[in-house]
Amino acid sequence: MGSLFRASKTLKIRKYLSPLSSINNPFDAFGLSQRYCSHSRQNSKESAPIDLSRYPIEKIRNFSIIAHVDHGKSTLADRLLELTGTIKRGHGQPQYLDKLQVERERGITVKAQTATMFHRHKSRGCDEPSTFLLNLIDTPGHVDFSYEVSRSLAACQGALLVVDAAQGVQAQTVANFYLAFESNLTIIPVINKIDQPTADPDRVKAQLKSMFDLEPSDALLTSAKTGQGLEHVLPAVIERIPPPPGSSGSPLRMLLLDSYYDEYKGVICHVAIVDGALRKGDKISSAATGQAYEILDVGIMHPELTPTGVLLSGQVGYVVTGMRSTKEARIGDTLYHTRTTVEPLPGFKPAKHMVFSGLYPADGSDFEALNHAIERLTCNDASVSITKESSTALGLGFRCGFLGLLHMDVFHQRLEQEYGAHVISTVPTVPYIFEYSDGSKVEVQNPAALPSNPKKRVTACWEPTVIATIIIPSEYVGPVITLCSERRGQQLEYSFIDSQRAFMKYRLPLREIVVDFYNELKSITSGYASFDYEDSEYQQSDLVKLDILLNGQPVDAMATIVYNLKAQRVGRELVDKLKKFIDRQMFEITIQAAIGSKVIARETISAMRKNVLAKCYGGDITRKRKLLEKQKEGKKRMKRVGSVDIPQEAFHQLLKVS
Ligand SMILES: Nc1nc2c(ncn2[C@@H]2O[C@H](COP(=O)(O)OP(=O)(O)OP(=O)(O)O)[C@@H](O)[C@H]2O)c(=O)[nH]1
Repeated sequence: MGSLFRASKTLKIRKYLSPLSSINNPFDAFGLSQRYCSHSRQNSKESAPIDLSRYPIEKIRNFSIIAHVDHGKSTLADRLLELTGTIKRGHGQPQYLDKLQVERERGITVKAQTATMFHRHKSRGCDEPSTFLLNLIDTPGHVDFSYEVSRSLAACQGALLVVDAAQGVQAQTVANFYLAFESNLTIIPVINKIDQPTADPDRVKAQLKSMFDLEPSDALLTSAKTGQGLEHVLPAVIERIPPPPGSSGSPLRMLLLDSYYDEYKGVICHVAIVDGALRKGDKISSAATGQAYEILDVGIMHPELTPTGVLLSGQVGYVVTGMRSTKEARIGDTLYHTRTTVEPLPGFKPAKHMVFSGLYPADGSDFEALNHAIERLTCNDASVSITKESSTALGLGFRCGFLGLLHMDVFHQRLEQEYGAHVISTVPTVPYIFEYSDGSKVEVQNPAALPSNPKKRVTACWEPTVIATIIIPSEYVGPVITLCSERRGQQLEYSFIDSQRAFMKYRLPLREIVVDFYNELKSITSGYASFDYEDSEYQQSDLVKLDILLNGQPVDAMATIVYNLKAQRVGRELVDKLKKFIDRQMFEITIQAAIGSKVIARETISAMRKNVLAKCYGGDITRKRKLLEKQKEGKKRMKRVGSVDIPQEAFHQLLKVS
């Protein structure tokens, strides 16, 4: 089975493996690859399996690469893997060739990648160099996937904090720094892209000192593109990052980091061995479910699955246990030897769903096909929540919870591109809390679930907020403050990173940023703003349910919950958008936005008789047939509410109204 994340993982790893010999290898110029490759040559396919007992805990380093989006994490990871001979040299720049369409189009990484490498290093005070086992975890940069970052960090003792030498510290640099700092990781600042003409490493060093108290002399200067400075990265990892804690003599405790489904092997779990040792054939149990399994295969990602028969304390690798579904593999679970008693590890906070949306088949009869596609796609993505729901307008469908809007978009795109599913998604909503007159409180993930006249029963409502970090060149401060106040933001902090860049923190209602905030922010700052957010508490708010009615009939899938003072504007925008995208039909259509029984906006589409065959003048029967087919295909994508046909595009357009 494939899935959003599984496939990206496979392709990312294929990316590591694909030799494109025509590309220049930056390391050849420095002779680095010859000097630093250590183990992999010895462990080519023909050689004996890797003997992990040669790597006691003091010879292991687990580290992550964290950065703002596009500062060069994946490129640096590739280079380190090349440098250690873990992947073939010279596969070079066209890294998007092997990626999924969705990743190519968006140029993003959505899933943390793990790879084990081996590196020879002469430690201070030692006469002879020795080989170290290094586990590198590359992480996604986009804010929606910071859950992935925090999970990856749980298996690490250190992190390379990569900062673009020209762009300097950005919003996700700040967010990722604090994730690593709070996890007590050793942080090695890496100022990357020093080959760029606009690079200003000294300015970035000063920013790192003023914002994070990182010593300028500790920063490594690199270009993942030209190879400059890369020879200092792995020695710094070995010298500065401590080996993992844990004891090989204690009973086994391993942390389940991630899982995905492989068609041939079944569920593959990524694990970190915190204590003890694990061998093929061992019987293990899950602390979360109590379920017992046998270890059918165990090994490391080097960077493909490489069986080793054993994993020892401090090591990160994979296990195959015969689990039939990834639902059995609870991320953050502690696995231990059956018949031993251990204290479960702290695990992770469950993924928090920030945005909910309904997903419906564009053609109602396709429910089973959509069900199948969603099942396959979610098989490996523990971060999407799915429950079945039904709508009067759209029939049977699903309510899905996502980590953010990008996560939602990627999911839709994958459903369409990979499973050919045509879906209609409803306006994204955030989880509001409503209190009713009987004192009960409910979390509302679907606006349609609220009674249309909420004032009658609702006594109070709360909405989720986020703490947003925004970094911008100083000249854009004014427009950004205006945008944030329009979005009901409350300024918490305003300072300057250096003479050119301002740093702001705002509390904003989540509802205000899920739709179009980032695009707007980019557009008013000519693309220079960087933005990140973390979820915060709920705040009491004045919210109302806004209904959309077509010819007097409410369309449940178009209902939305809005801030009362904005209801008038949102209602007007929704009605205008619908007027634009609903075709004229053989009768007049009225479109209304209403709060309870009060209509706040209204438009009419006048009647028109549309006859597709009228376009055919002669008796060309094939042309007639083609047109009829096209019309039928178009109809399939329509939803009928009462007698009104609504094209899919109308639903898509509603997503953009904030
Ligand atoms: N000039 C220059 N470009 C670089 C360097 N390192 C990376 N790049 C380019 O910067 C762009 C982003 O690099 P990635 O490695 O994909 O960045 P990332 O941080 O992994 O991005 P996400 O995974 O999407 O968060 C790519 O076009 C790289 O080729 C460098 O040292 N110098």
